[in-house]
Amino acid sequence: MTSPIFVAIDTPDLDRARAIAARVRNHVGGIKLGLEFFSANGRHGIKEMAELGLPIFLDLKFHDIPNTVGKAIQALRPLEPAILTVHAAGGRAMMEDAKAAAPTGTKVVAVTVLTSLDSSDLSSIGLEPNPHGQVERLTALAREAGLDGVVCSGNEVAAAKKLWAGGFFVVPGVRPADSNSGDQKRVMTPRKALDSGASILVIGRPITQAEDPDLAARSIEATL
Ligand SMILES: O=c1ccn([C@@H]2O[C@H](COP(=O)(O)O)[C@@H](O)[C@H]2O)c(=O)[nH]1
Repeated sequence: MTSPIFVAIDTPDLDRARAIAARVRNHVGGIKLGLEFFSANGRHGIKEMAELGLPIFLDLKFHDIPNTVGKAIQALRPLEPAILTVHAAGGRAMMEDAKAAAPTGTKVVAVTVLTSLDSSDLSSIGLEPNPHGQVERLTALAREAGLDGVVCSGNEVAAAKKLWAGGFFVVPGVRPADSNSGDQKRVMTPRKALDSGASILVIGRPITQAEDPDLAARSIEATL
């Protein structure tokens, strides 16, 4: 069975990214590359990482006017990523244009509420303090816009799935029981996140910053 773990390789260093991916490749289902890696290495870096043969999740979290997001995604079409992210807060028209611009085989998923935000952060930006309400509202909007799924924390995934049984649910903020949360505020263990309805688990630092990333990935896999 393919592993539900996508390892988040957040580094500007292409050689380091390649080395980590090569070490963990047998225990993960794909590689997630985000802003840090893309800003340093661009499309060339993504192509290099794709050479490893694992699905690529391109997590650029687009959030702009519909025309700009559509054109940016069109420019990425040759990379054919397995998964691509936009912010649901960009609105329905932006999500529709994002989906229309993406390659047919690419899942476009919308970030609902970042896992680094808690109730007081939400209040501070003028949103209702309970993340559940915001996740549910944006999940319904992403579904209406024709996207493939959403990104939310393990705490909200069951509620989101109730609204969208056929959706694809990406869960970051995943931490093994003994692991440091770092800047993540809404966290859950890998096993519990899967049991709650995650389609895939995004796990970065608990694997990439471990002394032995291969052992860390294997140990997490063993809990699933
Ligand atoms: O709400 C979100 C959306 C995306 N992310 C990304 O996932 C990884 C998590 O890395 P860790 O080291 O496991 O914390 C990272 O690349 C984020 O950009 C997220 O954390 N939360």
